[in-house]
Amino acid sequence: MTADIIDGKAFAAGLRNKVAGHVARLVADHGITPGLAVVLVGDDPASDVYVRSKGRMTKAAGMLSVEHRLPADTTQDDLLALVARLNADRAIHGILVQLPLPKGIDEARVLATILPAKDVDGFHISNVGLLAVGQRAMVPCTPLGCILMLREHLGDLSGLDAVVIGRSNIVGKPMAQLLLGENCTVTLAHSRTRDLAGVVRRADIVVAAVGRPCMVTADWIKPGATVIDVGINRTDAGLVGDVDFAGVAAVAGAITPVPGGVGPMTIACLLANTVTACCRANGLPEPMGLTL
Ligand SMILES: NC(=O)C1=CN([C@@H]2O[C@H](COP(=O)(O)OP(=O)(O)OC[C@H]3O[C@@H](n4cnc5c(N)ncnc54)[C@H](OP(=O)(O)O)[C@@H]3O)[C@@H](O)[C@H]2O)C=CC1
Ligand SMILES: Nc1nc(=O)c2c([nH]1)NC[C@@H]1CN(c3ccc(C(=O)N[C@@H](CCC(=O)O)C(=O)O)cc3)C=[N+]21
Repeated sequence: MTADIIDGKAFAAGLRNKVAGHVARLVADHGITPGLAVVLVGDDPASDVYVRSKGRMTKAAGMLSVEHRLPADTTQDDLLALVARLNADRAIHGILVQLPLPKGIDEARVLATILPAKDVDGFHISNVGLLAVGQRAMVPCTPLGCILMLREHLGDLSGLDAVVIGRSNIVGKPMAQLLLGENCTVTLAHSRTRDLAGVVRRADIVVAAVGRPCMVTADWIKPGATVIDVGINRTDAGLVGDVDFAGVAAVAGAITPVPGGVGPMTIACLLANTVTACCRANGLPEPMGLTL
């Protein structure tokens, strides 16, 4: 069997196109331009790449893109003051503070300071809590992108066995919540999971979000399973995911590539969340229907 390749890049381009259409209508009918502010502290080269590409795509969708680049030695108070200014800025509908933050800055404190209504990452505890009780407000972009691809590929996910590897607040945990919301039977695996290979072998859906190159191999995969590779690992062989793509593609029913899978969907969902936040802020109907 050779797996279908789930083309996240193409899917994301379609989503950004829809976003651009909604933005054009907001501008034409209401004179409102959705605005996204991205804050990057320090000069991590990988973060720099994401922030640039977010800015480029935000502008390409017709939205306002504002970048704040702060030096690595920025104090927590200065960062909190910037977030407070963005909270109060009526031209800004979405705020993203790029993670990880330099040591010495309390990440939880910063995330808690972003207004939940502008929290397009979905990391504020009120958005996390709403997701947990099934009242989805702002849904984290990476898991949202994964769900959209899964629905597109599989249709109804009800009753499927899903295994998520990795339990971070930004990917694994919200991914598990969303899969549960889709009526999957969800297992959340992590570094202390016993017999990870055996657990993964039961899954109809595997989501790998670990950060270990090519960890998931073909012998872990039930034939025909759908495999979503969230991992982004820079190696001598280039950018690779957490899944051994060539091996797993011979067994799985469908698989997302790296690059060109989850990554582009994450950015497209960020733009969609910003449009949603903008519509809510202005009492307008939500065109995207993408916060699930
Ligand atoms: N494509 C995209 O848009 C995005 C990609 N990423 C990528 O996804 C990956 C994960 O990111 P993130 O969630 O932030 O990572 P974290 O480092 O925060 O979390 C990694 C998780 O993997 C688990 N883990 C580590 N080693 C093992 C192991 N040997 N077996 C099983 N589980 C293990 C950890 O378990 P424990 O909790 O027990 O320590 C932890 O829960 C990274 O490669 C990152 O670059 C991240 C965000 C967006
Ligand atoms: N507050 C916050 N929100 C985030 O959403 C967030 C973050 N911090 N910190 C870092 C991670 C990582 N992340 C990615 C986004 C896009 C690609 C992406 O577009 N990847 C391309 C390749 C890009 C390349 O070549 O490096 C692809 O997979 O095809 C990857 C990773 C968002 N994150």
